[in-house]
Order: sequence, then C-alpha cells, then structure tokens
Amino acid sequence: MKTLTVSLERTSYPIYIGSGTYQQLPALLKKHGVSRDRTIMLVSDTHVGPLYAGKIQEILQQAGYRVGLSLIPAGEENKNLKEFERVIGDCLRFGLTRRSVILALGGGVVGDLAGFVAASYMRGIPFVQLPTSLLAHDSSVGGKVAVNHPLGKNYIGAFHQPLMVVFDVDTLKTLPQKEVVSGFAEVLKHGLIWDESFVSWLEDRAGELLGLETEPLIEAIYRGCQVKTAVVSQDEREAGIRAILNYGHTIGHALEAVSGYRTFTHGEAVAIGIAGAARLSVKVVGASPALVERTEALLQAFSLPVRMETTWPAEDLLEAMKRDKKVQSGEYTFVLSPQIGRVELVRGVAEEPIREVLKELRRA
Ligand SMILES: NC(=O)c1ccc[n+]([C@@H]2O[C@H](COP(=O)([O-])OP(=O)(O)OC[C@H]3O[C@@H](n4cnc5c(N)ncnc54)[C@H](O)[C@@H]3O)[C@@H](O)[C@H]2O)c1
Ligand SMILES: O=C(O)C(=O)C[C@@H](O)[C@H](O)[C@H](O)COP(=O)(O)O
Ligand SMILES: [Zn+2]
Repeated sequence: MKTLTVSLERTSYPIYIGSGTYQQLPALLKKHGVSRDRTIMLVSDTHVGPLYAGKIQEILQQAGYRVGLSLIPAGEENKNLKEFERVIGDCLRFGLTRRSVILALGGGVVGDLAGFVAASYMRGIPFVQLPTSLLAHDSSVGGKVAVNHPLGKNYIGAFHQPLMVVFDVDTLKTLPQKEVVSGFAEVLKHGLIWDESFVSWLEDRAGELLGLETEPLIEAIYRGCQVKTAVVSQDEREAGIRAILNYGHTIGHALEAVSGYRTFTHGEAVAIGIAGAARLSVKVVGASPALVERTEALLQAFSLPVRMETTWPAEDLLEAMKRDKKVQSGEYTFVLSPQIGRVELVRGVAEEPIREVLKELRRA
C-alpha cells in the first residue's frame, strides 16, 4: 500500500492507495481514533452501493461497528440540495450523533455530497473518503465538499477535510470505460499544471493506463495525488496557489452548468476546458502554439474530447464564467499555461479572446 500525507496548518491526514485495502478498514479506523462504539453511516450511490457497500458493512460489522447505509441516485444531476437533505434524514433516523463518522463510498459526486453532509450534520462530524472512481483521486483529497446549484457548480459547500482517504484500486475494475476516460482528465491536469516529466510519462503510457494495468495505474494515481497534496498543503482554502487546480474548470464548469449537469461527465467538460485554456494561453500569456498541439494530443491520446458542439450558446457560457468562484470583481478569471507543467492565475482576461476560443472549440 502506498501512502501520502496531506499536511495542513491545523491537521494532517493520510491517503492510502492500494489493492484489497477495505480489509484493513477496521484497523485504519482504530488507528485514526474511530473506536467501535462510534456509529458509522456509509453513503454511496445506486451504482457503487450494490457493488461494494455490502462487503464493507460486513467487514465493519464483524469488527463490532454499527453501520447504516444511505444511497443517492447515481449521477451529477443528483449532487444537489434535495439529495443532501435526504441523506441528512437517513443519518437522523439511524441515530448518528456528533461522535458518529460518515464513510463516503463512491466517485466524486458521492465524496462531495457526503463530505458536505459531514461538514453540516450537527455542525460537523468526521468523515472518511473511500474513492471508487479514477477521477476521485482528485475529489477525495483536499476537503472541498459541495453540492451544485442550477446556476453553477459547487456553489453550496464548505472546506471539510477527511480523517483519511482509503483508495482501493480494485474497485476501478467495475468502473465503466467512459468514466475511466473521464478520470484521466484530472490526472492529465495534475501533470499539465505542475510537472512536465509527469506529462511525458503519461504520453508514453496512454495505452497501458487506459487498459487499467495495475502498476502504471497506481503510479498515475499516486503522482496525481502527489501534485494535489503539494498544492493543498500550501493553501488549504484557496487564498492563492490552490486556484491552479482549477485549470480547465472555468470553461468546464460553465459547460456543465449550461447543460444541466446531464450532458458531460466532469472530466469531459474539464478536458474541453483545458483545450480552451491552452488556446487562451497563446492569446493572453504568450504560450507557443505547440503548447496547444501537445495538450490536445495528450487529451486525445486518452480519448478525451477537445471540442464542443454548437448547442451551448457563447452568451450562456460567458454568463456562467462571470459567476466562476475565482472571480473577484466581475473580471473573467482563468488559470492559463505559459508552458507545459506551469500555470498562473490571470484576472481581467478580455472578452474578445474568450469569444474567439469558444469559436475555435466549435471547429472540427
Ligand atoms: N472536491 C474536489 O476537489 C473535486 C475534484 C474533482 C472533481 N470533483 C467533483 O467530482 C464529481 C465527478 O466525480 P466522478 O467522475 O467520480 O463522478 P461520479 O461520482 O458521478 O462517478 C461517475 C459514475 O461512475 C459510477 N462509479 C463510480 N465508481 C464506480 C465503480 N468503482 N464501479 C462502477 N461504477 C462506478 C458512479 O456511480 C457514476 O455513475 C463532480 O461533481 C466534480 O465536481 C470534486
Ligand atoms: O481542489 C481544488 O481546488 C480543485 O479545483 C479541484 C477541481 O478538480 C475540482 O473540480 C473542484 O471541485 C473545483 O472546485 P471549485 O471551487 O471550482 O468548485
Ligand atoms: Zn475538477
């Protein structure tokens, strides 16, 4: 099992990545202070729950824990206040107290929603992230928990760090291929913002990684988590550098919101957003056109989209981008990349180059 530590000012916690890690959950819970007299609520979704929740409940019950289960319907469109309230109801009915612990078993939707339940339930209880999607190597780390609003992504949320992250890579065997591809968007993002050598490594291994070969897959997850950990450890609440983790998200989040959270996976939207941010980087921070070529080739090598359909009007996307959480005084704000492996936050980007990029993203 590989381990990384997220070191923050007031707390620190481990990320465990390995195969067969759920068997070790009772020991890990004990190690992190969760004694058997503390009630546990396992929160999952209707795809992941039937696959893994029973096994985890059995492991924990055999170790003496009382464990409830709350399932949300799978899908980004359910990362909302209605499901949040329903899970809170399940926690109340099962008798969770301030000493109880929530276990978030699933992809980023479950992690974000269950994490927000944990942040809010009786003003906050501990939670553990059990990521089951590749994308969740990103979402399970860093403590951003939230639900969506019809007007934009993650507008209702908190910073609430997990007690630990336990990633059992065996679960990825049941992840649909579309979601495997989606997850790579955030892995590639971690390389593109931080580490050119990680990008080269990914370029050389697209085939093995898409085929979920265990060794390179664990390495990719580990290196992605390393980048995320390094950034979050410097800036837990996004006062500065953490914003670079939003590379590709200004356009990506706008696309998700205008399409009602039903058309794109998060990774697909972020991939189109990264292609857009790379193009904008040429116009705004003097990046070389070769950066766009390399970025798009990398995304395409992982079967990710780099263009969008005409369906999404520029006006709607621009309006959504004006509401982006990085915006401070009404100015378009983007994470841009002067060169591969480096990014910077740019405020006050003019509207014209953004419009040009949106047009380019529509071209075949
Ligand atoms: N908090 C953060 O820092 C952060 C970072 C990145 C993304 N996010 C959020 O994460 C969400 C996207 O996460 P996601 O891509 O994991 O989406 P998701 O949770 O919807 O999972 C994708 C699909 O795969 C299914 N699934 C997950 N694991 C499975 C498994 N092992 N076997 C079979 N099916 C499985 C899910 O049921 C779902 O249908 C978005 O809401 C995004 O905003 C948050
Ligand atoms: O952890 C972060 O910080 C990120 O920006 C990671 C993103 O991949 C993730 O999608 C995050 O949820 C976006 O945060 P938001 O504050 O823009 O909603
Ligand atoms: Zn993201």
